[in-house]
Amino acid sequence: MTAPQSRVSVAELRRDFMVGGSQAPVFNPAKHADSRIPATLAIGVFDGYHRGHQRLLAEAFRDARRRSVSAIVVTFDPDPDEILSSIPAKKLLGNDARIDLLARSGADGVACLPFTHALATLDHRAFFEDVLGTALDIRSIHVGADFRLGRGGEGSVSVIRSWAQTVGIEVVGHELLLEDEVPITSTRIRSLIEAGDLDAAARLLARRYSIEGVVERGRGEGRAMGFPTANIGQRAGQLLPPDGAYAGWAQTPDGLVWPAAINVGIPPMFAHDPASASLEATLLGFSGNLYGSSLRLVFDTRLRPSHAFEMRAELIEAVQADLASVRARLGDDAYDISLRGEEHYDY
Ligand SMILES: Cc1cc2nc3c(=O)[nH]c(=O)nc-3n(C[C@H](O)[C@H](O)[C@H](O)COP(=O)(O)O)c2cc1C
Ligand SMILES: Nc1ncnc2c1ncn2[C@@H]1O[C@H](COP(=O)(O)OP(=O)(O)OP(=O)(O)O)[C@@H](O)[C@H]1O
Repeated sequence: MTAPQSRVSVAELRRDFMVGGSQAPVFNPAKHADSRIPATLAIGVFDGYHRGHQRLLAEAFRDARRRSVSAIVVTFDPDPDEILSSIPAKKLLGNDARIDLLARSGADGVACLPFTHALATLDHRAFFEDVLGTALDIRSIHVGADFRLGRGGEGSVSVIRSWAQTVGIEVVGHELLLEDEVPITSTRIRSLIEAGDLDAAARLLARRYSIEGVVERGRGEGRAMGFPTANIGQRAGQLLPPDGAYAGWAQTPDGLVWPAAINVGIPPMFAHDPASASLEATLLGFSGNLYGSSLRLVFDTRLRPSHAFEMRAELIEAVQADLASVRARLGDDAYDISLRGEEHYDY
């Protein structure tokens, strides 16, 4: 028995088949309806944009150059896991940050498909021919060897390849990049961060783990205790390392990067207060108003677990010791990221 054909409206999908992210080279298929763009594709969610992802994209871009066609990253917003799983995983990157990183990866364009139940019902052939194929003249497809696409995950690399051969498209299923003989995957990096192994996570990501959020008002007590804290609003589903005090950096919107003591987890001493934040940082040497600003917190080292102090004086003493550790490890000077020629996310 053949499965019923999807009722998804391809025209509807195509209208939105587009890109997110602030600096994305916008690829809008509607503009190319009459002349399909010759393209090499790399397909996936790419949560984390880890070293395995970076290698896959580099291979796809090389292939695109060799063929003199456009290199298009095909991804989804939201992450399909958000729609298909009853308990979605916490994510390393928000959708916008993920798409923004892909847009700056060196691709000629990011085709960001709105992921819906309708899209999930398509099989691989309908996905390539009726959705992507309306705008792209696909010459080759790059995915990891474990990749699966389409209704019920039926489209493995070999299944996609048998269809592709009939229409002259090359499918490359790359062996997964390994670290310590184990594949680098988003799932593995999530587990490392949840276990507090930030150094191992950084090795697989090729950068330190960081979280961006907008500074919100807290209880306003930190300043009175001698350590003003910027409380960071949380995006739902953001993965946090274990509760505790961390040494790290905070990047302010002006491009300055400040050594910072970061607290993760609702402070046990003030757990009863709904205004308590689960992510906050004291920036060394910073003075000024950060409310409403977007701040990126970069995790370096875990200093200690959170503690339910009985007395405020004990809390103050502990935080002062954390600040001294940060100073000893990272210094107390802010630096200008643009002067170091570093990318926004590289620390
Ligand atoms: C580096 C650092 C470590 C912290 N450690 C603890 C802790 O171990 N236990 C705790 O109850 N609160 C801890 N806090 C949270 C403080 O209780 C909180 O920042 C303070 O009450 C100010 O909160 P407010 O910004 O909402 O006014 C820590 C804060 C920082 C910045
Ligand atoms: N280590 C790797 N080396 C090469 N390609 C990879 C690697 N990990 C993933 N890929 C490929 O990159 C694309 C995007 O990966 P995707 O986000 O779907 O999965 P993932 O990194 O394996 O994460 P998860 O643990 O959530 O499965 C897919 O084509 C996938 O097969």
